[in-house]
Amino acid sequence: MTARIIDGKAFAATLRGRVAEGVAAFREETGRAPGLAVVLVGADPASDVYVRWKGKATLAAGMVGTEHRLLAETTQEALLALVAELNADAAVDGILVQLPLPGHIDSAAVIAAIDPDKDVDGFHVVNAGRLAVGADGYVPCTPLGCALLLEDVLGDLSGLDAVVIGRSNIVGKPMAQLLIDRNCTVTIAHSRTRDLAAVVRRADIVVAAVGRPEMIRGDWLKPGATVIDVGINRVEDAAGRRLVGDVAYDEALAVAGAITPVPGGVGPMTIAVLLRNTLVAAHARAGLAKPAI
Ligand SMILES: NC(=O)C1=CN([C@@H]2O[C@H](COP(=O)(O)OP(=O)(O)OC[C@H]3O[C@@H](n4cnc5c(N)ncnc54)[C@H](OP(=O)(O)O)[C@@H]3O)[C@@H](O)[C@H]2O)C=CC1
Ligand SMILES: Nc1nc(=O)c2c([nH]1)NC[C@@H]1CN(c3ccc(C(=O)N[C@@H](CCC(=O)O)C(=O)O)cc3)C=[N+]21
Ligand SMILES: [Mg+2]
Repeated sequence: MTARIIDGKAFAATLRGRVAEGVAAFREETGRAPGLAVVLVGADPASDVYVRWKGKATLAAGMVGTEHRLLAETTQEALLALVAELNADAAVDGILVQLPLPGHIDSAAVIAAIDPDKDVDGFHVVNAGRLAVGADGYVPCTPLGCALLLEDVLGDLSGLDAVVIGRSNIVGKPMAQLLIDRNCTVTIAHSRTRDLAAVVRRADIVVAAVGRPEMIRGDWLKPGATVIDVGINRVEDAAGRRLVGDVAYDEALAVAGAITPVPGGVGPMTIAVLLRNTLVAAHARAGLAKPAI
């Protein structure tokens, strides 16, 4: 058996197309374009790539993207002042502060300063709380993108056993919440989990968000399982410099029912959902009904 490869890149392109249609309708209705402000502190080369992609995607969707690049030495005070300015700016619907921030800055304080109604990353405690209690709010882009892929592949997820490996606030925890909401029976694994291979072997759905190259082996998987690989790891070996996921992809292909590749799986979905969240924020701020995407 060889697994179906889940084409996140194609799915994301379709989603971006729907967002672009929604943006055109929004512009018609309000006479302005949705605005996304991206803040990058320091010159981390990996972050730089994502920020540039976000800029291109915003433009292609018909939105207004603004980039705020600050020096690595920027003080927390200066960063908070910029966030306050963006909160007050009527042309800005969404604010994204690229993480990680330099060590001298308290990330939690910066995220807390973002207006929850402009928090298109869904990182603010208010949005985390809304997700936890099932209220309407902004859901972190990566796990929402994973949920959309899972529903596309599997349809109704009710009753399926899901294992999420990783418990970060931006991927693992919200992912588990979204799976619970879709009636999965969810296990959250992490670095203290005993016998991870046995835990993974029970799962119909495996979401790997660990940050360890190819840690999840093919023989850990239940045959036919659906595997969502969130990991993005830069490695250098005999095959050269490349990106690999948290799952040993070639091994998993022979066992899984379906799997996301890295690159071309979850990553493009993250950016498409970010645009979707920004469109939703623009509608809410303009007092319009939530768009159906
Ligand atoms: N595709 C995309 O759009 C995105 C990709 N990513 C990628 O996803 C991955 C995870 O990101 P993020 O959630 O931010 O990472 P974090 O480092 O915040 O969290 C990693 C999690 O993995 C767990 N973990 C670490 N080692 C092991 C182990 N040996 N066995 C089991 N669990 C382990 C940690 O456990 P503990 O809590 O016990 O320390 C932690 O909960 C990274 O590769 C990142 O680059 C992230 C965001 C977006
Ligand atoms: N506030 C904040 N919000 C984020 O959403 C956020 C962040 N900070 N910090 C960094 C992580 C990482 N992240 C990615 C987005 C897209 C790809 C992506 O499109 N990846 C391509 C490949 C990219 C490449 O070739 O390097 C793919 O997987 O196909 C990857 C990673 C968002 N993040
Ligand atoms: Mg810090």
